[in-house]
Amino acid sequence: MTSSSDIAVPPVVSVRGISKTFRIFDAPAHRLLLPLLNRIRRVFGIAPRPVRVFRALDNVSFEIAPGETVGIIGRNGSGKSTLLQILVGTLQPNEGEVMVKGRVSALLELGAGFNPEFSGRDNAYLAGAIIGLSRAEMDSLLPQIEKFADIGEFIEQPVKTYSSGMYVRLAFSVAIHVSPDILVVDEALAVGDTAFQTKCLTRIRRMQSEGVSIILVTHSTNTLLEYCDRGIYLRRGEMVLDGACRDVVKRYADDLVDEEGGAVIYADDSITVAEPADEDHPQSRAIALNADGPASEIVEASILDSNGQGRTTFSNGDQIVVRVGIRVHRRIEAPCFGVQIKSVDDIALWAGTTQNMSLTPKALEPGKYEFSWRLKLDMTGNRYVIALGIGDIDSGEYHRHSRVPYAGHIDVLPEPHSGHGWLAPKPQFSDPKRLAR
Ligand SMILES: Nc1ncnc2c1ncn2[C@@H]1O[C@H](COP(=O)(O)OP(=O)(O)OP(=O)(O)O)[C@@H](O)[C@H]1O
Repeated sequence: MTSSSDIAVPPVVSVRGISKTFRIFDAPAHRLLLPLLNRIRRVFGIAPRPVRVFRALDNVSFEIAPGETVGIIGRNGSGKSTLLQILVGTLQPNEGEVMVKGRVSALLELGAGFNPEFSGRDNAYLAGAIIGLSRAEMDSLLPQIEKFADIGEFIEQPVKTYSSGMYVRLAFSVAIHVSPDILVVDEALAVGDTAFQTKCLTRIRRMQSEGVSIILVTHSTNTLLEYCDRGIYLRRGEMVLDGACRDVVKRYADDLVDEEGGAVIYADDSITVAEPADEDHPQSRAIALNADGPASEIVEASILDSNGQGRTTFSNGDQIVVRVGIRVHRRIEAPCFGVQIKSVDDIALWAGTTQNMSLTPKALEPGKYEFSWRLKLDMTGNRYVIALGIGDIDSGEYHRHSRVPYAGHIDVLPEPHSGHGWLAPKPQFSDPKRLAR
């Protein structure tokens, strides 16, 4: 584990050895009843029923320097929101110390912060008051807040009538306009539409240049790489790594693929994934059949190079072959096959189906089949996940039979000077020409 103890200037955030536990009850009523029941048990000399405790954060320590942007990444339930709530003071840790210096404004998950009965405008005033701004200061900020949020007349309506996107627009707008020293942004941004997300990220850039310290929770490795000076990776409440974004992303991606590539992982309705089917081809996976399964199923997938060799590492421009085994249980008149390339954090980067490629695969009788997709890589150095699907077309509509969200992954080697992100558009630049006027 690396640490940030080499920060020379005094930190604006210092977290030392914090842990947070939650008591877990089988039903909400037990929260009230269990203490009562245990008191009665004690009266009768019966040992009290133990309360189960869940450790959401375990001995987490880090510091954030003024002007630094730190990204916190981790899978669902890894403790990111709990950590943010401790930083903004809405939760207290059971152990450890937290020091936060300066004005903190936070855009936490939906539901936190605003009073649902108050109008958007009143909530903005309330948020201003909480952070220490006077009514007069808020009066002068409100036009900018309303303009950035761009929710029109809804600003007069109770926020309980807002869509989640409108809520986030207002919450973000308030958070950035109250001149924070530290801006805390939970992944709530993901709720907004793309145009609004872009606007927020542009604003975050501006705040970075103004020296605001920013803590950004994200599932997107790309956001981490692009916007953060440092990354913190949480896994099941523990801090796995605090260090350079590249290292954090690599570690997170490795774990994600290890965990996803394990025995049974898919939330998908009908599919379970077994151990690799072919020892020589670690990418090859056998997919267990469901007893009352659909008309067809993907039962095996492997990723090969253009010579038919199982491989995981490729260079940009290479061709990959995704070999797919399917089992057809009932005749399919008009089968449709799909393939998708995703980032490791499950963002769909490209998807193609035989239908949208205007291909018409022939009808399939029950039996076992094998086919392949051949794809030319045109992307930056990164890890990518391949997903597969099969279904049929009936009256122009696609009906899914089965889907494999993780059929394997590939690593595309980074190329020098290729920029970062996912696309590799081979940009060319022409020097600025001075204009006459
Ligand atoms: N009030 C609570 N009572 C019991 N358990 C809780 C409570 N709040 C959080 N947890 C548990 O603590 C763990 C961490 O939750 P947290 O919301 O911090 O995770 P997260 O990393 O933000 O997840 P996500 O990416 O899904 O938002 C989860 O297992 C969650 O169920």
